[in-house]
Amino acid sequence: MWRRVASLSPMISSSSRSLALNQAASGLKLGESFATHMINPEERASPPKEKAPFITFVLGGPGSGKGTQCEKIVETFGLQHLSAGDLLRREIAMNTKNGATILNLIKDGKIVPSEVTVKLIQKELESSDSSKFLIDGFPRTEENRVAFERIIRADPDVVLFFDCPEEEMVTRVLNRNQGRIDDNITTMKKRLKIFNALNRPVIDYYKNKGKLYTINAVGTVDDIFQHVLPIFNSFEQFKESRHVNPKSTISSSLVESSS
Ligand SMILES: Nc1ncnc2c1ncn2[C@@H]1O[C@H](COP(=O)(O)OP(=O)(O)OP(=O)(O)O)[C@@H](O)[C@H]1O
Ligand SMILES: O=c1ccn([C@@H]2O[C@H](COP(=O)(O)O)[C@@H](O)[C@H]2O)c(=O)[nH]1
Ligand SMILES: [Mg+2]
Repeated sequence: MWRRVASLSPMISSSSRSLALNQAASGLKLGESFATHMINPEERASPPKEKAPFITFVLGGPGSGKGTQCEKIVETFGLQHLSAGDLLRREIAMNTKNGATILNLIKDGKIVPSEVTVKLIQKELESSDSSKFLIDGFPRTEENRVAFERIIRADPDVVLFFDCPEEEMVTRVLNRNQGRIDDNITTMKKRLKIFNALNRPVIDYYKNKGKLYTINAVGTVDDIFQHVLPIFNSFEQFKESRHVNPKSTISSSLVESSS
C-alpha cells in the first residue's frame, strides 16, 4: 500500500503530488515508473524528483461518447484508459464477492459504493507502468470525488465534460448493441436522473476549480475529437507523445474552458 509522506517536494505539482510520493515511498511498480533516476547516497539530501502522474477525469451523461472519445485520446496521446464502468462490469463477469451487488446496482442505474469503485481504480493505478491516465465515467458523485481524494490522495489535472442533449444520448444508448444490461429505456431514464442529480454537482465543482473543459458532444466522432485535441496539445507533456494527426492544430475557440 502507498503511505503518506509528510514533506512535499516543490518538484511535484500540488494536483497529484501525494499519489507520486506515496507510490515512491511504497516501492510499488507505479512509483518506479514515475522515478526519473535512481537515488545514490550523495543525492539523498536533495528533494525527490519523482514525476506526478497526469490524471484526466472524463465525465458526461450516459451515451455522451466518453468511451468512444477515450479510444481516440489513447491512440493519439497514449494515456492509459481506465473505465470505471468496465472495471465494475469485470467484477460481475469474474463473479467476485461484490459482483452480484454491482450487477443489481448497474441494472437499476444506481451508483456503486465509492469504496468499491475507488479500490478497483487504485489497483489499476498501482499496477500500471503508465504515468498518464484517463479515468472514464468517474467520479459519479461528490462522495466518489471525496473518496478518490482520500484514498488515492490525488486530484485530476484535467476534467473533460462531454455535453450532449438527452435525446441524443438516449438514441445512442438504445442503438449501442453491445449487450449491456443497462442499455434499455427504463434503466436509461434512471441513469439520466442520477446523472443530473449527482454528477452535475461534480462537474460544477471542477468548473469552479478552473479544471473543467466542456466539449460539445454533438456531431461526428471525428468532429468531436477535433475539440479534444487542443486541450491535450496545450499541455507540454503531450506535445512529444503525439503519434497520430501530428499536423492537426485546432483553434482553442472550439473548446470552452472554465479556466
Ligand atoms: N459522435 C457520435 N455520434 C453518434 N454515435 C456516437 C458518437 N459517439 C459515440 N457514439 C455511439 O454511441 C454509443 C455510446 O457511446 P459511448 O459508449 O462512447 O458512450 P459513453 O459515454 O461511454 O456511455 P456510457 O456512459 O453508457 O458508458 C456507442 O454505440 C457509440 O458508438
Ligand atoms: O464510477 C462509477 C461508474 C459506473 N458505475 C455504474 O456502472 C454503470 C455504467 O457505467 P458507465 O460509465 O456508463 O459504463 C453506471 O450507470 C453505474 O451504475 C458506478 O456506480 N460508479
Ligand atoms: Mg462508457
